[in-house]
Amino acid sequence: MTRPIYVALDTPDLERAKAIAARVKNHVGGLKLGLEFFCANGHAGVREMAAYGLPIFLDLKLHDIPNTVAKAVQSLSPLKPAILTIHASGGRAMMEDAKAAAPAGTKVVAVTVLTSLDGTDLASIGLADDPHAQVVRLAGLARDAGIDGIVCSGNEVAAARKAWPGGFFVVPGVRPAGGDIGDQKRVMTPRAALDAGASILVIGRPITAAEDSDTAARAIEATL
Ligand SMILES: O=c1ccn([C@@H]2O[C@H](COP(=O)(O)O)[C@@H](O)[C@H]2O)c(=O)[nH]1
Repeated sequence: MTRPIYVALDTPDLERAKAIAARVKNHVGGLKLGLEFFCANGHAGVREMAAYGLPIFLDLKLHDIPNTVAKAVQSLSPLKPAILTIHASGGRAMMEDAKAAAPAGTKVVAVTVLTSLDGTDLASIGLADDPHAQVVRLAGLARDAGIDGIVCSGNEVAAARKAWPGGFFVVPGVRPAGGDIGDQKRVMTPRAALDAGASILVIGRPITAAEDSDTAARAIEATL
């Protein structure tokens, strides 16, 4: 069975990331390593985490001019991540060039609107104050650029999937019912996000900040 949960190992501490991975590896489908982990541990750290035998999701959210992003993707290629993120707001050419530079087997997915932002935040950066419309717009751009999918919240995934039935939909901002949302603003429960059309769920603190990450991962898995 393919497990839908990718655990976000947001720590600069390699030993801590390894300890959590060892605890939860039988209840998750993959390990997500982001900027906090990568800036501290680089390629060598990613290779150590790959030794757990789970797919690696490199969530580096690349966002720059097309040439720079393509060269960064080339530099990451030896790691052969299962999933790699870029930002959809970098534009179509950037997404096309990122996909062209990625190794076969790596899904390139584009972040649409960060799940930590709401309508007020979008308005403050000069966008229409409607995350839903912005996600659907960027999903269409990502689809047309030929990449593999997008990152969005559970609130938008059904509409985005309608616009792109064959897309791969990564959903963070996932919280068990009643869980602390922290800095996230657009959240959904794991079950509801899967029902809405998520391909995979990204879950960090509800597992990693729990007293026992293994028990927390099992409890979330039991709701799916
Ligand atoms: O829009 C986005 C894109 C990426 N993320 C990442 O997902 C995890 C979520 O962690 P939690 O502790 O479950 O909140 C984190 O690594 C983010 O960088 C996101 O939250 N929203």
